[in-house]
Amino acid sequence: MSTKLKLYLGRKVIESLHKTTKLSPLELQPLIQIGNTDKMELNLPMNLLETQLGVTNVTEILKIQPDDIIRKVQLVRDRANRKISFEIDQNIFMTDVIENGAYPDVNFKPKNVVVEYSSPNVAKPFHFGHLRSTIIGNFISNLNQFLRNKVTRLNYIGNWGTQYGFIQVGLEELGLQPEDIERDPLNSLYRSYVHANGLSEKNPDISKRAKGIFAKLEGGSKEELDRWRKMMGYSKAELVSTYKRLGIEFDEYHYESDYSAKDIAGIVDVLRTKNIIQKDEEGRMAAEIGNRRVAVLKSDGSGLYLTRDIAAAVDRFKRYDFDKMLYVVDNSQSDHFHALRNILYKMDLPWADRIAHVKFGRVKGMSSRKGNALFLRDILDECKGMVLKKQIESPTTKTPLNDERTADILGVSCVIVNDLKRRRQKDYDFDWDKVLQVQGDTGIKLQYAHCRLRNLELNCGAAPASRCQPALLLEPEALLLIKEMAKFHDVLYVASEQLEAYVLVKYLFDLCNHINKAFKTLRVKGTPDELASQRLLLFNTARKVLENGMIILGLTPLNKM
Ligand SMILES: NC(=[NH2+])NCCC[C@H](N)C(=O)O
Repeated sequence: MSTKLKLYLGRKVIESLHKTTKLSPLELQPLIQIGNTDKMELNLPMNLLETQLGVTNVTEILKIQPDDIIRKVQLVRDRANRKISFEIDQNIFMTDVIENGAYPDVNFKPKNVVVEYSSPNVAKPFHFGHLRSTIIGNFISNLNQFLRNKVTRLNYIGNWGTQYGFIQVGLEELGLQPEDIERDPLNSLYRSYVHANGLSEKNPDISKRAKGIFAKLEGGSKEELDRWRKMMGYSKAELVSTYKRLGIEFDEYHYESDYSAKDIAGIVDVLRTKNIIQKDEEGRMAAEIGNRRVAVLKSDGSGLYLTRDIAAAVDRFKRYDFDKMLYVVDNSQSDHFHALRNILYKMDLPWADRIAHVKFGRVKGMSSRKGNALFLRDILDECKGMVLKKQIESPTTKTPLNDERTADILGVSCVIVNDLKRRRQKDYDFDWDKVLQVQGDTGIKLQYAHCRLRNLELNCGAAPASRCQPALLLEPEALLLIKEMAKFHDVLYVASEQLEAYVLVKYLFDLCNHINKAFKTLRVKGTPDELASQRLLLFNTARKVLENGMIILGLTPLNKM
């Protein structure tokens, strides 16, 4: 269902209120939802009318006269909720869904949204929390893009702190040359870090050396910085190519090292002047957040993770002038982002309430045969290997899958769907058997349905009609499928309000069930041309809704498997 009909209704409702509300039809329109009955109806829930419009008396709305589009207006009670139901002319409803339902609506108030996600640390494993951040952040970005907001996808790489002195020492001790690092950057940095740490357990000089190197780096030593930048370049190249396998591209890579001593000095000045930080008993400068003391400067005057985040937020607002900035980071950093927001408030930055921490739960039980140092690349290889091993059978050819690219995409699809199918705050256990189930609600199910529809389009010998003829699509399976497709935009609206993907995932599974039922009864092959082309048009829209939904989730829809 497109906005057109909803907008029409919105206008009618606002007119009926005789200018007693300041809301515009545009703002009202997202509140209008597809009804859950067999009828072609749109509903306006009373609780939303009350909370969003301040309207408690609906007598005037109920007086809206039926016309060619709105057939009947009445107040209905659905369990505890009351709604105003608008019955829509069936032909108009069907035509609107089939001809416009798969495409994004016009957005009259596009927002400028920055989404920071993934944000791994070089020299530390890319753990499952980073993978979840990558998947969820990509979904949120795709969704906003589909809703026609302006999106900046930002990856903020952790590459700063004393541990980076250890990497340098490790590199020296292992005798690794720039070429070695270039060949296998993330792994070399990680190995060096682990090596130096091991050495430091027996030899305290190692720690001293590491600290010395980091102090030089932080002090702005050109030689150290150049070396460090070079290594970051290699690491970024590896990250970019690995993200590509996931179908992910970032607009920006920022580094914690972008916000070192010089940059945070200005921030610290503001914090001091506004008396937001005071010296604590350990000599650190700390802010009071609730009943906690949170350090912003170490006793030696160097900055911390939080300090760099304050500087980064200020810098990002300057660069992007965002309406919203989302940090997609696991639950364990709640206190950190709470402190960040609190301090930005105290700094009297008017945009402090535009930042939000999008948190998510933990994953247990993801183990790799390669041991516990997991990198994104290893996780993806593991997915692909599992798909190939499982010999997932294709619905069309019934031959075991042995195409590597398809296996890669299928594996990734399964991991993404498995992650996005539940509320993001939930912890969950990772279980390969469940992730890759052929029967069941997995990425494979969505890919199957998509391939099936593509296959029909390409091989049935007919072409879809360009205009819908509702009279030819009156079978119950067709009507149910149309009603299901009509919900697409409602679902996207809820998903973006709650920043929850599971509503979309669940919807796509339901949609697939309706598609499969319609597929069985509404034959295309061997059907008279006119009917065949109408059915094909119906399936064509269904495929586009599914395809767009899958793309928003971050899947690459397959045409064949
Ligand atoms: N702006 C931020 N602090 N983003 C989150 C960064 C996550 C950090 N690199 C980590 O892995 O723990």
